[in-house]
Amino acid sequence: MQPKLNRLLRALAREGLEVTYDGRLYSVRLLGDANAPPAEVLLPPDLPVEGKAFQQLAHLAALKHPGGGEVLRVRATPDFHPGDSGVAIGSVLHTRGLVVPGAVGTDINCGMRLHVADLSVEDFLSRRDDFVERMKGHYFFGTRDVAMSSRASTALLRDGLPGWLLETLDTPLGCARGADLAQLDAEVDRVHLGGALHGNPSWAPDALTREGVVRDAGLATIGGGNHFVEVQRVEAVEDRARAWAWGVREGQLAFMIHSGSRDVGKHVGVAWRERTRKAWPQGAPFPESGILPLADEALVAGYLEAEATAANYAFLNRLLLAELLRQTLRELFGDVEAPLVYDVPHNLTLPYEGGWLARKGACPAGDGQPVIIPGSMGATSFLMVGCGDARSLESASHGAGRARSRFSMSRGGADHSEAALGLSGVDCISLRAERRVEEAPAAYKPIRPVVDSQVEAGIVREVARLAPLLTFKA
Ligand SMILES: Nc1nc2c(ncn2[C@@H]2O[C@H](COP(=O)(O)OP(=O)(O)OP(=O)(O)O)[C@@H](O)[C@H]2O)c(=O)[nH]1
Ligand SMILES: [Mn+2]
Ligand SMILES: [Mn+2]
Repeated sequence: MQPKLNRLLRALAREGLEVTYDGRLYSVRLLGDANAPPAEVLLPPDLPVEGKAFQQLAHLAALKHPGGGEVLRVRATPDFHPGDSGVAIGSVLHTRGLVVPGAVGTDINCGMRLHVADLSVEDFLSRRDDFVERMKGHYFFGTRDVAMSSRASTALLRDGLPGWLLETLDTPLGCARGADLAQLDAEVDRVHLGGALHGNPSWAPDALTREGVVRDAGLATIGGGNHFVEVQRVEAVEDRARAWAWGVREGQLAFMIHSGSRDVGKHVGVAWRERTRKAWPQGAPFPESGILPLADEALVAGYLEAEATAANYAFLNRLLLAELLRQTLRELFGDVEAPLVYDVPHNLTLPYEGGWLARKGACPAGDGQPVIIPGSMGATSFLMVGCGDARSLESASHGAGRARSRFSMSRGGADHSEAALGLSGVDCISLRAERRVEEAPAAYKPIRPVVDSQVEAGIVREVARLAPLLTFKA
């Protein structure tokens, strides 16, 4: 191990990085930048180390703005890997006096939502084909109706789920018509932050606030790539008391939803990438990484409001994805309830210790909070509880982490056998055949060491394990 590690550290040094490792935590900085705050990565020895991700992290820690503000600390979760836009997935950034739109990216408030249902796997599988056909219609072919009044849409974007619900109680349209609004009302409190941030509809695409009925084709769709809706079985419960309190029991069916703010996040993210670039002080050199912070108070406030607007939309998107699922369960199995366990964002900027915490692909892990860590469509996923660990900036991994790029999975010459891809026994429902390959279990890191390292570090504790039954990927 030792010689291999020394070789690795020397190789990183040749790339301009100063790296130390204590067997668990890497500490990374740009060579010669003694003033940069620490960037730490929790990574057990048996997980791959990616030079590019280390580099992205060190650049994030070295960010400065001529107008002031500072990066206080950077931390990465063990699922971390290089990001396409210059910021590593799994980065958590603590700042004061500046915010970094690129440290959240365009899929604002991408997150994980978990429901459980008292329905046996046998009963469920006996109607698997019916279920799949109906859900394909809803998720892929637009057979659903998710209309809302422009008043509900405006209230949602401004005040989040509670605002949407208030308007929907008066004028239930579309999906909400068949919903148990009292149940939704009770559940909204369980969503992280109550599903509400302070937004402003003027940041959203016009189509969402135009007078009348809003029919948004993107709402309640999963989105491409690694987003998914998965049916799982609660395979084992480790923390019985907590699981019970959260309504989770062994043998139940579970539904895990991974989706974000769709076109609204894109709209906000792209607009603010441009604004942030334009706001960079004239004459000041561009940071080498291309990642630009905002320091001007009014611009920071404007960005956070725009981010919140998209975040509110993402909360509703996940709620409606779940609602369609619930309605279909009722159609097929009668009076089945599928209550919410939790809904948690992993791409978001939130206030933290007098400054801001931007998470990009990291799950909040405050003391007692539910933490949802998916594995892959062929591996265990985990329901955990946060320990509020300050050293990790109260953040856990949001998955196992991609180990191989989509391109490397799908290129010719790669071994595409079911066994090599880890696809044996996997039930993946998608309209695109290549998804099965790009998103195969072999594309992701092993989930066990990712989870164990975070338990050992005192970041999370295990509550329950979930085994995949079938997975929808757009
Ligand atoms: N249970 C389950 N988990 C999955 C599936 N696909 C991906 N995951 C996990 O979900 C985690 C989070 O997904 P993303 O945020 O989209 O993936 P990521 O690791 O950030 O990867 P990129 O964004 O593509 O770089 C991944 O790291 C995987 O561990 C799936 O089909 N089922
Ligand atoms: Mn995500
Ligand atoms: Mn992600």
